[in-house]
Amino acid sequence: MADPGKAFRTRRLSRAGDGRHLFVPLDHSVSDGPVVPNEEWDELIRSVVLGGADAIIVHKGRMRAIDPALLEDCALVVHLSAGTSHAADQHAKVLVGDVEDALRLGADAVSVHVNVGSDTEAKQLADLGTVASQCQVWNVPLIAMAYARGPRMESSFDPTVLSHVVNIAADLGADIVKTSMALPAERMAEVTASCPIPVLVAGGPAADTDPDGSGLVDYARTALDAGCAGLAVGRRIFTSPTPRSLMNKLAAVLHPAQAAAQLLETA
Ligand SMILES: O=C(CO)COP(=O)(O)O
Ligand SMILES: N[C@@H](CC=O)C(=O)O
Repeated sequence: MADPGKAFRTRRLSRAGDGRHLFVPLDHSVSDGPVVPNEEWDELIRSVVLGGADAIIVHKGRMRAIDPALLEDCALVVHLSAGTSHAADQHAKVLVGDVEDALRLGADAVSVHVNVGSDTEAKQLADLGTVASQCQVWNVPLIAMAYARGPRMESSFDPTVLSHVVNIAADLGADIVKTSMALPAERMAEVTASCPIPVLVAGGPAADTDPDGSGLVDYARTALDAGCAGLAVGRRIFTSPTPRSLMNKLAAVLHPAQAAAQLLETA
C-alpha cells in the first residue's frame, strides 16, 4: 500500500474518488501573462472550484491571492517550473521552487514541465528527476506536464512520440502525466495504453469556434474514450464567458456517478 501521506494527498486529487481528474492549470500567468484581470481572479477561482475542479495548478507566489476557504473541496498543485513566451528559447523551463516550498504553502501535489525535444531537454529531465526524489521523501504526488516540443520535434501530436514522452514522465517518477492530445485523436488510445500512470490531456488554445464550450465537452468524451484519466484544461476555461457552467458540464462527463448522485440529492 502507498504511504498514507501520499495516499491522503492523492485522494484529494479526485473529489469523486473514481481515479478521474479535472485539473485547471493557471500557470499561464508566468508563461503568457495574466489569465484574468486581478479584480476577476476571486470570481474565476470560485467558478472553477464550484464548477467541480479536482485541483487548480498555480505558481507559489499566486497562492497569496487564493482564499483558503475556496479550496476546501479542491486540491492545490504548486507548479515548480517557469519559462516565458518572451524568452529566446520559449521551450526552456527552469525550476523556481521545490517540494518543501510547496508543502509549506499547503500544496497537495506539485507539477513540473518538461519539453522533450527542446534544446534544454537534458536539464529539464534532470529537474524532473530531482523533484521526483523530493516527492518520494515527502510523499507528495508529482504531476509531469510532459510535451513533445522543440526544434527536434516534427510534430507535438505524433502518437508514437507522445507515447515516448509520457513514459519518460512515468520512468522518472511522475504519478500523473499531462500531455497533448494525439492527432488524430483516436490514436490517443495508443498513448494511454503504453503508459503505466494516468494520462491527462491539456485543452490547448481557446477556440473562437467553440463559444459555448460544447466542443470542449466532446473533446473530454474523446479523451476518456481513448483511456485518458481526465483533463487539465486552462485557456479554454479561463477565457470562457461562463467558466462555472462549462466546468459543471466537464465534471459531469468525467465523474458521471458523482453527477448522478448530486441529481438524486437535489430531486
Ligand atoms: O500546459 C498548460 C498549462 O499548464 C496548457 O494548458 P491549456 O492548453 O489547457 O491551456
Ligand atoms: N505549462 C504551460 C503554461 C501554459 O500554457 C507552459 O509553460 O507552456
